[in-house]
Amino acid sequence: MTKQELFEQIKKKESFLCVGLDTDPNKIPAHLLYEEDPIFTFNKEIIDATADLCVAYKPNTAFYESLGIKGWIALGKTIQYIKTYYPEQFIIADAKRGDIGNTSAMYARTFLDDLNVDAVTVAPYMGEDSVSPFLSYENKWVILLALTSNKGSQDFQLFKNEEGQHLYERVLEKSQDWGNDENMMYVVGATQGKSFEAIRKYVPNHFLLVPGVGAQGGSLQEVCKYGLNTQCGLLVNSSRGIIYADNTIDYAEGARNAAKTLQLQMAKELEAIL
Ligand SMILES: O=c1ccn([C@@H]2O[C@H](COP(=O)(O)O)[C@@H](O)[C@H]2O)c(=O)[nH]1
Repeated sequence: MTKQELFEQIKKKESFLCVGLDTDPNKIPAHLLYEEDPIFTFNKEIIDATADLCVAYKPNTAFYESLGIKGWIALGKTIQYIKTYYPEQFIIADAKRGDIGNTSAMYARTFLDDLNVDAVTVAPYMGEDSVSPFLSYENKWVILLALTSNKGSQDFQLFKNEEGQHLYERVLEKSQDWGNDENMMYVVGATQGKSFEAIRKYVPNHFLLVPGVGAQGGSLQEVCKYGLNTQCGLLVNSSRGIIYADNTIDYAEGARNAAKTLQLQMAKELEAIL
């Protein structure tokens, strides 16, 4: 999917919501455990209930990989389901990969060719040759970790060099030699509030994938105040806050209500740029 196509979806749906499919067998309603593939059944219901309110889905691959072969099958079926019934959706494999070049090439093939998602999250720590294999796929995206939502982001990402530049700022700056705003996005946590102002100085036109609203307490309003650009430039993710909003038999309706609440707030924020 191109940047313009993503922006068209955002305008059409008045939403820049990404629903996180972090599906944990210990958290889904108990009656589903009798299904042949409980994870896929859960995801399918969540997707059907939210697809008109969001522009992206982000399965975090850890939740699937931890289940072995059954998890990979559920992940593959989930991606295929979205692509078949909701082809307008942007699909992100949140896998946080990155290794020496030939290994990264295999990760890239796994996610961007075999699973055929639109984007994969990549850790920048190993540098250019670990990221570039992911950039060789047409109309696909790398989403590079920049300033993450967790407390540990302070350990390395906020380290300052002698010129006073944070390590995450160096990531934003240097990675622009590798890709551009048509094939690269950055992860910035919603919990990082005002830092979006500094980030936009480095990457005014790039899309940012923003996890951390909902369960992690980040503020959508603050993210929008400092992070919105003329083409929206934000995909805001919520996982637990949506998919586990209700753990009864009515879980899909609960997820829809939680997604609708965020979508309405997003529609308001978009008024400033549309
Ligand atoms: O900085 C980061 C990078 C990735 N994540 C991932 O996003 C979701 C957030 O889930 P919630 O339930 O909405 O908190 C999850 O998959 C994380 O691994 C992040 O939170 N922060």
